[in-house]
Amino acid sequence: MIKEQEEKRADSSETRDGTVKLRNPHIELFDQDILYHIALGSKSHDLVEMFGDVKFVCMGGTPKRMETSAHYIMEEIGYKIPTGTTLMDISQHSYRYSIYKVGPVISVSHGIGSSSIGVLLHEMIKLMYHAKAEDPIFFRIGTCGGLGLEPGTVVISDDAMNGLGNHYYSLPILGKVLKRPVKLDKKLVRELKALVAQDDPYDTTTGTTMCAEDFYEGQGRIDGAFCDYTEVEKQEYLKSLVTQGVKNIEMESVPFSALTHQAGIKAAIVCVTILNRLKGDQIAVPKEVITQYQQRLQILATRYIKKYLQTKDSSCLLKGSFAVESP
Ligand SMILES: O=P(O)(O)O[C@@H]1C[C@H](O)[C@@H](CO)O1
Ligand SMILES: O=c1cc[nH]c(=O)[nH]1
Repeated sequence: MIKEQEEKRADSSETRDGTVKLRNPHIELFDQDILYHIALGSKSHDLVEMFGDVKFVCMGGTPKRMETSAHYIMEEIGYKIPTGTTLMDISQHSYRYSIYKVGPVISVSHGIGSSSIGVLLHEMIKLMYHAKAEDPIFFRIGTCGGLGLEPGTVVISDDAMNGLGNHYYSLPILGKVLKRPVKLDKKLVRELKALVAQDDPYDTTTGTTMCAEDFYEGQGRIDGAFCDYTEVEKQEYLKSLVTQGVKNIEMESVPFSALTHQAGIKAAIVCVTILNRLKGDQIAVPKEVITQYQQRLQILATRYIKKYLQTKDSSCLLKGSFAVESP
């Protein structure tokens, strides 16, 4: 089944002209496609005008991280918004996800877990399709638990697997389980790794990321409301993950890498470890430290974005953002 899907995907990729192709024949037949959870629509908004210039979609769990990230990118790429205005959350009326846009970069929050990021991915992929954006690259920048890594280490995922060790995203559809293969762009992983600076005061590594369906029992924690295993069993499990090449555990890598691959979109996952799971479960690190750790993700993603923009005619790329008057 996975092989069949791969062949189908490869066939439709052959006709690619850079714009995102939807593998859904129904959408074209709709009068308007309502992107409900991001409060946008293909008729109610001029999506080509608003998002046609997008080259990067950066996703991360929280609205605050993605707002901060948008400001950081704005500063770094030298993007200007009119004095007295501030970046606006484009999907504020959805009360679900937050979207910021700075020139060719979208910064969007995805919430926690597979179903939350899954819904957003459907709508972001459709947004890129309606906008006729060319070759957009998706990044997930997130936090994670590390396995044997110093907290604050940056992990670039070169593979992802679920809690059963499967390298596919399974979803019950019409009463049957559909499995979509996980695939991350190896070249993009190498390019990101090449952007690590000698003097970065923290380590950056690559490896497999385990995607759990839950933060507590699903990640083998003993600090949830329930726990039916011992600390020894937990340690055995975590060590078995290490032997499989797993460097970190989070909650979105499998749907993210499977659905972007299914859409023919180049994508990468960069996460920062906020604790070493071999040493404990509780997140005791202060919020300010976590904020500093998260900056490491913005730094790496922005290095890539800047490098990309330098190789293109950035004057035509630095077209639009959405800003409102500062309060
Ligand atoms: O991007 P974030 O920091 O939200 O990623 C991880 C995985 C879950 O979404 C969440 C659990 O605390 O953090
Ligand atoms: O341990 C952790 C830390 C952050 N996010 C996770 O999903 N797990």
